[in-house]
Amino acid sequence: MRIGIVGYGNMGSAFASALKEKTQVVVYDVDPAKIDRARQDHVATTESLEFLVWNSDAVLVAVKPKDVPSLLEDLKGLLEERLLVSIVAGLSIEKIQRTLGEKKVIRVMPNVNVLVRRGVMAFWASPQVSSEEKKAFVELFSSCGKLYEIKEDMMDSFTALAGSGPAFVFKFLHAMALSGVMEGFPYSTALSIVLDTVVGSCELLKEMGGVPEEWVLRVASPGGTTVEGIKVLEERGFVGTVMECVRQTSQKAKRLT
Ligand SMILES: NC(=O)C1=CN([C@@H]2O[C@H](COP(=O)(O)OP(=O)(O)OC[C@H]3O[C@@H](n4cnc5c(N)ncnc54)[C@H](O)[C@@H]3O)[C@@H](O)[C@H]2O)C=CC1
Ligand SMILES: O=C(O)[C@@H]1CCC=N1
Repeated sequence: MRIGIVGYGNMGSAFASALKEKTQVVVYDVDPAKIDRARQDHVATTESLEFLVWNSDAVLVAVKPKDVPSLLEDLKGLLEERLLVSIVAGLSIEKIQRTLGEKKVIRVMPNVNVLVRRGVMAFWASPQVSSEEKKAFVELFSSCGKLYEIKEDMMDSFTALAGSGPAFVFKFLHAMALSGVMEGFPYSTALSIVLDTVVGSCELLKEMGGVPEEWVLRVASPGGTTVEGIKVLEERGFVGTVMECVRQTSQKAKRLT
């Protein structure tokens, strides 16, 4: 499955870097600076959308939601039997097909961790996509990380949890690292301590199983240090704040396009 990527920004470049190890990839971007960057990254480029489509089996749309309507108009008539893979947040298959007609579309919600082949992605395919095409898509995109097949009506929720999720994790990491600075560590040391602690905690949970709250109790010794910190998180509504953060993010996805 040869891939043509439209948009060489954060996500287009992440997919290009992962997919070019597995298949032929060509990218197109309206911004000449992005084309230059792709060339520096040793990614094949084109300055023609037509050329990109004609030399691809699947076209990956990686532009911002605001740029989608005009791009879909440009793709109309070019796509023929090719697959359109959209990673655009909030953009339903129905909306895409309203412009393109009943084309083969796979809607994907990835996250930025694709950059290190540890992406978390959900997908949903339109009925026009054959099982062979779906299989080929899954095989290829699995090289970018983990794929979940979910119903399209859960896509906005997945966007909030996994698509935007890394930003929330980065905010938490920053907060922890700053706390380390307050305690007297240089920022880089504090961040390194926090990263190792977070990665180790995730690995522990994955390997040993159970739910996070069980492990909170294993860390918090009776009358010890941890429970003092937990009390502050509870008093300040940490859990509720995170839940509201994900809820509002998910709702925004519904209003995006
Ligand atoms: N950034 C993220 O972590 C995630 C982004 N997404 C989705 O991915 C899409 C892209 O996001 P980013 O990569 O962050 O955006 P970005 O702004 O970094 O990149 C978009 C690129 O598209 C180019 N572009 C705009 N119109 C074009 C056109 N007509 N033809 C060719 N290129 C065009 C721009 O020049 C730019 O380089 C968005 O729709 C977003 O919802 C999904 C999951 C995660
Ligand atoms: O912030 C956004 O709209 C995109 C979608 C998920 C992550 N970034």
